[in-house]
Amino acid sequence: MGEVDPTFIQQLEHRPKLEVIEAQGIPQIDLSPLLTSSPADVHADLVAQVRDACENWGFFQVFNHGIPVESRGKLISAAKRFFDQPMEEKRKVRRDEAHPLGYYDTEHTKNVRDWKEVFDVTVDVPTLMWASHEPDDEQMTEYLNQWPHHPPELREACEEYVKDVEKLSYKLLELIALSLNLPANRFEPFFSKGQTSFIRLNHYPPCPAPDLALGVGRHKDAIALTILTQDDVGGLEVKRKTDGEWIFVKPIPNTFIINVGDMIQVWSNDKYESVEHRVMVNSTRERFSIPFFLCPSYYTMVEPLVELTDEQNPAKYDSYNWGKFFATRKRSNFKKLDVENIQIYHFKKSNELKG
Ligand SMILES: O=C(O)CCC(=O)C(=O)O
Ligand SMILES: [Fe+2]
Repeated sequence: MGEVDPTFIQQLEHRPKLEVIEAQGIPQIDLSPLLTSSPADVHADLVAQVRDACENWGFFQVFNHGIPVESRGKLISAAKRFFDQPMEEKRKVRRDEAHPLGYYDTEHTKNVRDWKEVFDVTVDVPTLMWASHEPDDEQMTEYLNQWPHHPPELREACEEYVKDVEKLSYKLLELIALSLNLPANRFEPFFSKGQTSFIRLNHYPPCPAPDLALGVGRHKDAIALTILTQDDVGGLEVKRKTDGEWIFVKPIPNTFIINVGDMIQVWSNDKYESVEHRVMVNSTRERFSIPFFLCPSYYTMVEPLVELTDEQNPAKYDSYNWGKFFATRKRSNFKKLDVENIQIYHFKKSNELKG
């Protein structure tokens, strides 16, 4: 494979740099106090570390998180066996409008194709969602997972991993609530009656033109919180808030990478920002990563929390419905609309600077 299809080629200003800047600064947080007590009882120091990381980076890494290393290892091996199969096998569980979960290899980020293939798995089965993006259409649909015959262990590996990571995600959400001076359980009602969280198995094959293409183009995660595990290859870059420089996130064994998503940005009324990131590819080694996207129930109205707004700091966003937002995103994936995807800044109040 020498030539790269033009649909993968990034515009000049978005191409990866050749020199890599390593992220000395992305905070590393020790979660061991959580192993013995709940977030509400933990030391203020842990909450302060989370606050600093959310304010300054929007990203942090956690260790001593309590998730057995085997659970991730098993899932990455199963993912490798799945993606190693011929395309005709993978296409049997291909995602389409009727089955929005499963295998997919033509995702576009900002209208440029990503050098990756993915397999999406929903957490709650079935997951309740709006059937359409139309604001007045109240029809519902149920998302179910599509499991391949091969490898047979993929389903169990996913289910086991999800159970562990889901627990971790709620603990982190409690810490984030405390760091905003809110009660630990402040976000719970958005998730307790039918979350729409999902995991994605990402496979980035070696790319003959890593200077022109990206595994995932620059983007922010639209969800509440992302808990990411990656193998030892590396490729994730985070846009540093202080100077806009792309910073390489060096893989550290047995840690998770956490990032604040767009919904936390809105709930916190911009106190915490969802930060842009992207994925570089390379010409020799394939890479695997697995994000867990924590998402609330489909009917959740997302808006700045009243406790975090007042006359001096009025709400910066109009409220939006999470399920309709999600359905609009899905629609633009399937229809490959040649316009920008729906974004939270479309809901910025008109007296706020957009963008
Ligand atoms: O592969 C990675 O490191 C990150 C992937 C990512 O940002 C995403 O899937 O949203
Ligand atoms: Fe992402």
